[in-house]
Amino acid sequence: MENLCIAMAKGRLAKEAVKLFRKAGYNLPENVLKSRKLIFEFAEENFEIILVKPADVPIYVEYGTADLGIVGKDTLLEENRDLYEVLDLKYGACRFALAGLPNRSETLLERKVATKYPDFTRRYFRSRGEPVEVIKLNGSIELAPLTGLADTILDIVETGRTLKENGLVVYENVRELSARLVVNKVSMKTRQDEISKIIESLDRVLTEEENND
Ligand SMILES: Nc1ncnc2c1ncn2[C@@H]1O[C@H](COP(=O)(O)OP(=O)(O)OP(=O)(O)O)[C@@H](O)[C@H]1O
Ligand SMILES: O=P(O)(O)OC[C@H]1O[C@H](OP(=O)(O)OP(=O)(O)O)[C@H](O)[C@@H]1O
Repeated sequence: MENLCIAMAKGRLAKEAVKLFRKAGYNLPENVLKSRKLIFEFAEENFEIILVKPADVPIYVEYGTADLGIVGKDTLLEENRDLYEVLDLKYGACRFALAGLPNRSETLLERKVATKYPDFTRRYFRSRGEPVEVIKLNGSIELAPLTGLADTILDIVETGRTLKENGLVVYENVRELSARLVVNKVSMKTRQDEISKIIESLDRVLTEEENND
């Protein structure tokens, strides 16, 4: 049978993902992430891992090119794709927050909100019935209130260090985030046994870790 394909977000979340699979008994070499290769086959386990940009993970999984994916909840909320989210992997913990300069103006008729997550931001403010103009940026979001591009940002906060070092404050915590395991809807039916085996083995590691805390 064809290998099961797992799309892993490159970057910040990848190291923990590899660690998790190793703990779950899958024989991934520790140095997987040191090479420039993008596809890794694990013949014994009958699966392969592809390394993709975080925002592309939900796309590969929705189309079924990848059967499973590992990606941050922030990316899932922004991409809003048709797939199953089956496990909270707990690592990559951070949050979405609204932030800006101290002394937030309450009298603005329409806020300008800069973010890397424009779709989520629009939905968030729409659900609150607040009119905002959303400005999509690709990084260094904290610059927006400092330069006057926007009055508010919706961004990831982990330690709070970036906000602090730029003189910004949290206006509001929006929601908690962490890495998730996602599954293609068709694969969940057609390759249920193999996928359940992976979910169960990862879940076992997570439960063990929780019990050790
Ligand atoms: N402090 C943090 N800042 C940003 N992302 C974090 C942080 N802590 C955990 N994460 C998680 O890591 C993911 C981002 O990983 P990474 O920084 O490698 O990608 P990226 O730089 O956003 O993507 P791209 O390479 O496409 O720009 C986020 O989607 C989030 O789930
Ligand atoms: O609360 P902290 O621990 O400081 O982490 C949060 C910061 O990290 C991320 O930026 P990233 O490093 O991904 O850089 P970017 O500006 O290129 O998105 C995020 O966008 C915040 O700026």
